[in-house]
Amino acid sequence: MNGNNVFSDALKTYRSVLVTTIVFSAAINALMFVGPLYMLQVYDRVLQSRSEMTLLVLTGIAVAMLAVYGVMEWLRSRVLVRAGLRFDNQLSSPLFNRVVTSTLTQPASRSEFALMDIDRLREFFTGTGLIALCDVPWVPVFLVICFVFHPLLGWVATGGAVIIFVLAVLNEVTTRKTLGQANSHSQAAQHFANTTLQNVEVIRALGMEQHLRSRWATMHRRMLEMQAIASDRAGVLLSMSKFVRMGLQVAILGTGAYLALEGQISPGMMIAASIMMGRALAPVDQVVGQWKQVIGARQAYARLKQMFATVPGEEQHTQLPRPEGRVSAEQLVIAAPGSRTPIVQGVSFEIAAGETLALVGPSGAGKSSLVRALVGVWHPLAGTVRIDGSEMDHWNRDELGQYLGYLPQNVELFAGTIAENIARFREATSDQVILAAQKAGCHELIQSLPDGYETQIGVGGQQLSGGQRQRVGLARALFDDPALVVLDEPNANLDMEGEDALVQALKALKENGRTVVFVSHKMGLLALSDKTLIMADGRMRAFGPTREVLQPKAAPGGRQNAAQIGQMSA
Ligand SMILES: Nc1ncnc2c1ncn2[C@@H]1O[C@H](COP(=O)(O)OP(=O)(O)OP(=O)(O)O)[C@@H](O)[C@H]1O
Repeated sequence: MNGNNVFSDALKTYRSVLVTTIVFSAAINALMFVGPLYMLQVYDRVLQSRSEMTLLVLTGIAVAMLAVYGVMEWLRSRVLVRAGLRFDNQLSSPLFNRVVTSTLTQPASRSEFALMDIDRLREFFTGTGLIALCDVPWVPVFLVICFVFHPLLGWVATGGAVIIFVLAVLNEVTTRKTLGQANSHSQAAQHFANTTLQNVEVIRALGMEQHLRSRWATMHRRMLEMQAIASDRAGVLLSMSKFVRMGLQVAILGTGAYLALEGQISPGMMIAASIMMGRALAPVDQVVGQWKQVIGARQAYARLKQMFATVPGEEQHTQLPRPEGRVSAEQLVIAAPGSRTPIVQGVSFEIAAGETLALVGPSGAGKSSLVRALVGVWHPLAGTVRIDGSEMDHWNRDELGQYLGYLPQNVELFAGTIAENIARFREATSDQVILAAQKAGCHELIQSLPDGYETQIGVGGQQLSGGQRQRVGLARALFDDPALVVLDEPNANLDMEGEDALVQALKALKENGRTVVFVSHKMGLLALSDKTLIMADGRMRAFGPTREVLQPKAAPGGRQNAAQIGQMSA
């Protein structure tokens, strides 16, 4: 679905809620007349007539109406909270999908903050910010009542409201830009800290802390400077508005008393006018107080709108059957996300279902980049990758993921148990998880850990050794019997036992007719491949049956190929 539609649909659902809120706000504001009317009656009627019965009746009516007022307030906030949750429900999954896409395609975009934006917008919708805005249209009504009591009272109240409003606008104008900059510096500092802290061991071992800290501190300081400037300006205006607010109370009571002395209004009107002005100023005051939230919500709205407009959502294609595992690449040109400079160029090959392809070549040749394009995490600049003849883009990502096994060079396990990691965080039975571990030859290894399959790993969990991670990563790749398995240097950290397990796993995959693509220089693994593709300087140097490509005598250029692969180990 079009991204903009998802966002505007969610806003549309909210619009009906907004109408309900406005209606509720109208009723609530109408009920706010209860207080001043009661005062008016008590001062001008009860005290004059000295009738206790009248007082009782008036009090009874006022209490009943105030109870209705309380229920209305409660209902309004309930409606808003429910609507906020619905809004969140509607947007959070499509947004998460876009954040993943955006992080993949524009790694520098810091799009993870969009997830917070949705919270900010929801908080505005469900909090006092929106309610204050809905109360604003009632300000003139309260002011008109003040005019009805006496024009002078009306002018005092209107003057106060205007001054407070002007102060609020000044506050917005003088702090908007600075607060925006502060926010941007804050995000940059947080992003820097998050990414830096992932490598704490290197930081400590290489004594990099001081330099990284000062880099972070510079970003943090910039944010603080901006915030301080904004807070200074806002502080002056806020104190001025508090002074004006309190001064107005004195002014309206003073004016009321003067008019009462002159006999132009009753004492009840004096008190009622003071309450009316309080009601008129309350929403203005609240909007001033909530201004930061209002601005935050507006910025969050703009960022989310931009995100939904520019980052495409996952298109749903016709469901394709489980692939057999045929893989082909045609004239692939691959660049890193966000870059137009090709890392890999002119790669074309095809492997049949059940074949094993070895990718070899010196460091930086582009093997991992090619692998990323083969599993669809990098979108090629030109050319196509096909699985069973269907272009990568024609598969639904989550569906294709079920048929793929991928072990990246940096294994990338997630916070959770070993079992959850192997099962890719899907619902799975213990048997399925154990079967994958057995296929990867790491069942015994996992059982020897303190909590076995329930061992917590990843962020905050037990840290596994490089070899253990790689073997658990292999089990994850083999989970649920994928049709195509892509392994990027699967033996990089393995000991003899781990390598044996890997060889056994590859043999079993071959026997079961699964397609395998792996990157490795180890002769032991290369011997298992049917075909070999040699890469150098981002280009395909040779492709064909392994024996022909790697055999110096069998293939013209074979000796040269062996040299291009670089140092091979037994
Ligand atoms: N995320 C990235 N952003 C920008 N450039 C990248 C990225 N990843 C890799 N490259 C560049 O692409 C080129 C090929 O890298 P790649 O990792 O594909 O090579 P490789 O053959 O797998 O190397 P190795 O055997 O050392 O893993 C390198 O020059 C590298 O700098």
